Amino acid sequence: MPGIKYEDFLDLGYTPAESELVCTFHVEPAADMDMEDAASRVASESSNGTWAELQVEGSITDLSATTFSIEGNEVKVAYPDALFEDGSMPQVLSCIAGNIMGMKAVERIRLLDCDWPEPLTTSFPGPQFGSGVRNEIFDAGERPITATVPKPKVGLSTDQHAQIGYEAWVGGLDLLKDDENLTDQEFNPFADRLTQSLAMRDDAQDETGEKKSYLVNITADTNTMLERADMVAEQGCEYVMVDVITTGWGAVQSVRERCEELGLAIHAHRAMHAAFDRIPSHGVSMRVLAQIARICGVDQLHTGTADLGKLENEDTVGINEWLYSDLYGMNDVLPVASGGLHPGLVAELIDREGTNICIQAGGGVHGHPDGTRAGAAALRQSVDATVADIPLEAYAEDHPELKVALDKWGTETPR
Ligand SMILES: O=C(O)[C@H](O)COP(=O)(O)O
Ligand SMILES: [Mg+2]
Repeated sequence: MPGIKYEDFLDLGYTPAESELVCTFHVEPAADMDMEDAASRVASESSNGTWAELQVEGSITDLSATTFSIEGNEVKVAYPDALFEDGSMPQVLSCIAGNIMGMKAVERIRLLDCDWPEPLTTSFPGPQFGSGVRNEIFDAGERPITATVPKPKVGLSTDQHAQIGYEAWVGGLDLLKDDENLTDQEFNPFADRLTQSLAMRDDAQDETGEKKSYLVNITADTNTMLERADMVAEQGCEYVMVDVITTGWGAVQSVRERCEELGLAIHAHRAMHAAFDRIPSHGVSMRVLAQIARICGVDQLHTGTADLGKLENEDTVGINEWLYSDLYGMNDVLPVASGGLHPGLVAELIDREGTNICIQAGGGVHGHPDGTRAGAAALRQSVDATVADIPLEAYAEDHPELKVALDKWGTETPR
């Protein structure tokens, strides 16, 4: 009997069913291959085909993906729901971003976008709080929430780190954030940092009358992360932070499950995303990584600074819009703008991204000439001014911390 071959995965007259996952790829075929061949191999290798014509008894085509559109280098592939294990992001990615990324049939391939169908999407929990953190955890009203990461990113002792947190909270910021590579090193052990920072947090809350919280980085192997999440909840913190790309999505899913029991929100740092998304013609777009993060259930996610900060960013505004969009009733995600921000950039940032965000600055707070407390005050003042529709320069006239920050950094993008 005839076997299943890669050409069977191409049908340009096909209309995907509503239950199918539709993926859009940028495909550059190998030099010796035409586009239709390459595009059908993408559908084949990412579902249930391989390079050889298979001589297998019975039909397995009900699990096959179909390339149904080719426009220039843009290829659309539909995947049947039965191909996927419900609630397993690693399995989904082993299909749609697996072997095909290294297949010799393509010179370059990038997963650009996904159209997530209801059955697969709702087999995941999604965020527990999403952008609701702004008013469920804090009382931020219409303003963005604010955060700072102590710098240097590693090397501060526990005492120094907690003291910087205190200065930042009292200066006016909502959140202290660990840096992505600070976890449980000898110079600043996790358990001590958690306890001391929360003690400082309590003092800062008493002094300011405002709610404060701490994004403590629990990143590690999965079991250790779960133990750390338990400690965080026991000690009365509201959040855990996870480096979601370096830990992997299976681990994120386990943390999400535990955080449901513990009532903790998840702050997702995206360190290493650029290994997937920086080369525009290859890899997995940040847009898709953000979709995965929402579906797996993080509450806050770094999505860039709409080109205002120090890091290369891909379509922050479009990604944020997707994170807020309707998705079968699933909660949204609060976008975090971070990487090279300072008070002088806040008005333009809010103009580009809106107020339903978290604004995070490290160097732009601790590099303030008068220190962390003044830097925190300046960042908060820049937010308050912008939300009240007052130009930063005008607000700075009677807010000296903001004035000093504007004199130092102006409205320049750093490098
Ligand atoms: O983890 C982050 O988001 C960065 O460390 C931000 O640091 P920066 O504000 O100093 O660029
Ligand atoms: Mg960092």
